Amino acid sequence: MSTSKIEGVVITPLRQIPDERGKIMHMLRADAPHFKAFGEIYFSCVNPGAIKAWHIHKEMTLNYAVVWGNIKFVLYDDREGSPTKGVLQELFIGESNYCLVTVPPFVWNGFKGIGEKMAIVANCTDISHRADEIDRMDPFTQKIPYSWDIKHG
Ligand SMILES: Cc1cn([C@H]2C[C@H](O)[C@@H](COP(=O)(O)OP(=O)(O)O[C@H]3O[C@H](C)C(=O)[C@H](O)[C@H]3O)O2)c(=O)[nH]c1=O
Repeated sequence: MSTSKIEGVVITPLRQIPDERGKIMHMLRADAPHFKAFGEIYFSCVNPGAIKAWHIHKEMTLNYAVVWGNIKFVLYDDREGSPTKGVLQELFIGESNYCLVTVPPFVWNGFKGIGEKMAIVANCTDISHRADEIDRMDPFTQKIPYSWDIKHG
């Protein structure tokens, strides 16, 4: 079953199939309902505590699966006319919660490595990487009401 909070963001649990040799980790199939097209797959590696944010893609749909380690993945909807404009969505994904997160264009997003090892974020996209279709903001900008700090409680 898939879930979403920000309009257009789809979270699809992914299967892991372990056996004594290791495991298979599913990611994305051409017959999945959220598959659009194949453009490129790349891997963004993030160290524990490092923040890679904020960015939006103006054309690319992202398909993130964290195949090693864990991240805090945060999304912010600032799209004019969106029914979820102003909504922040915080996800903890990776080995502890193995899933695919599909992010449509124009949703701000970023992530922080958590835990004690580098996390590997696979991004299987519908277009090839192009720097000119990405906008970026500082992770600590006041324009997005979010603190990256760990929340003790
Ligand atoms: C993705 C990519 C990057 N680069 C160059 C551009 C920069 O000089 C350097 C680091 O790129 P960037 O700062 O964009 O890396 P991340 O912050 O890990 O972000 C990348 O991976 C996350 C998951 C995103 O979704 C971003 O859209 C994607 O840009 O690699 C390339 O030359 N080709 C590429 O395909």
